[in-house]
Amino acid sequence: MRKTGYKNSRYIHFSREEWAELRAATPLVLGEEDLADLRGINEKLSLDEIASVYLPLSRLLNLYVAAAQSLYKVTDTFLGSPATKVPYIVGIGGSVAVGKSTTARILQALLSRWPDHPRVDLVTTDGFLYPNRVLEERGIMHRKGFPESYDQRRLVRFLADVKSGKEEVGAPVYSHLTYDIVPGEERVVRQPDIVILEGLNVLQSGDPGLGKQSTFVSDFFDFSIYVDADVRDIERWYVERFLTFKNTVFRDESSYFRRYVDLTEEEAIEEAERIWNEINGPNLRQNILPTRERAQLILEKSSRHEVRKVRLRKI
Ligand SMILES: Nc1ncnc2c1ncn2[C@@H]1O[C@H](COP(=O)(O)OP(=O)(O)O)[C@@H](O)[C@H]1O
Ligand SMILES: CC(C)(COP(=O)(O)O)[C@@H](O)C(=O)NCCC(=O)O
Repeated sequence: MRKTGYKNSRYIHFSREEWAELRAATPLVLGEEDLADLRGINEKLSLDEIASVYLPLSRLLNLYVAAAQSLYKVTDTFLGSPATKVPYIVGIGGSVAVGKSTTARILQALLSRWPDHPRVDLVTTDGFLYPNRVLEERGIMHRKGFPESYDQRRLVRFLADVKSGKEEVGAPVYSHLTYDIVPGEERVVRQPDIVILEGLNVLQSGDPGLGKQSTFVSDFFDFSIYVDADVRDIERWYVERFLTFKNTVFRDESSYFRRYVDLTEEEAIEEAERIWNEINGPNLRQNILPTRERAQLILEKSSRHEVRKVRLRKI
C-alpha cells in the first residue's frame, strides 16, 4: 500500500515501486521509435527508468498543466475577457552533473507526446551567465555557476515576458565548447504550452551577494523539481563525465578545454577533482542543496542514477 507520508512532513514519500504504480492510468503508449528517441537522449538510460519514474511524473505534470489551464479560464470568465493561455513553467534544479539536463530532456520528450500540450521548450540557465569578459573584469571566473555569475535580472525579465504571454522572447545562448556566451546568438521562445527551465540556481530566493531583489526566478514556476543524490556519487559522475569529455568534445579545435586532451587519465582525474573541490562542490553545499526543500518534487537517485525515492510536496 502507498505511504501517505510521515507525520509532520511537508512531503508525501514514495519508494520507487510505490511511485512506479502511479503510472497505471497513463494513456500513453510508447512505440519502438519513441523508445529509440528517448535512448538517444542518454544511452545509459534504462527503459525501466523511463517507465517507472518518468512516465508517472509526466502523468502528474499533465494533470497539473490541465488544472492550471482551467484556472486561467476561470480568471478570464471572471474578468469577462477572452481566454488567455500562457506557458506552464517547470523549474528543474540540482547540482552540476546530477543529471538535470538528462531529466529535463526526458520530460520534454514525454510531455510533448500529450495532445493537450504538444509544444514543450527547454531553456537552460547557463545562457544567463555573464560572458567570460564580465566574469574576468569582476574577478569571478572561478565562481562560474555561483549566484553572482548570472545576470539574474535578465533571467527574471525573460521569465516575466514568457509568463505574460509575449509572442517572442529571446534567451542568450551559452556554449560548453567555448565555455562562454555565444555573441549575438539567441534562442527564441514562441508561446509554447510548457517551458522547462533547467539550471543550478533556479530555486534560489535571495542571496546577500545579489543586492536588493524582490522577484526571484522561482516566483514564475508552476512546478519545480530538484534532482538529488549523494554528494560523493555526484562528484564521481562529474569526474566520469570529465573523462568522457576528454576523449570526445574536448578534442574539438574550438574547445576551451583542449589543453586537457593530453593529460594522462590520472592527471585528468586530478584536474576534475580540483574543479569539483574548488567550484562545483562548494556551490552545491553553499547555494544549491539549501534550496532542495523549496521544490515541489524531489527525485532522489541511487549511486547508479536510478531514482530510488520520490517526495511530492503536499503543502
Ligand atoms: N538517468 C540517467 N541514467 C544514467 N546516466 C545518467 C542519467 N542522468 C544523467 N546521467 C549521466 O550523468 C552525467 C551527468 O548528467 P547530466 O544530465 O549532463 O547532468 P547535469 O545537467 O546535471 O550537469 C552524465 O554523464 C550522464 O550521462
Ligand atoms: C555552465 C554551468 C555553470 C551550469 O550552468 P546551468 O545551466 O546549470 O545554469 C556549469 O556546467 C559549469 O560549467 N560550471 C563551471 C565549473 C566547471 O567547469 O565544471
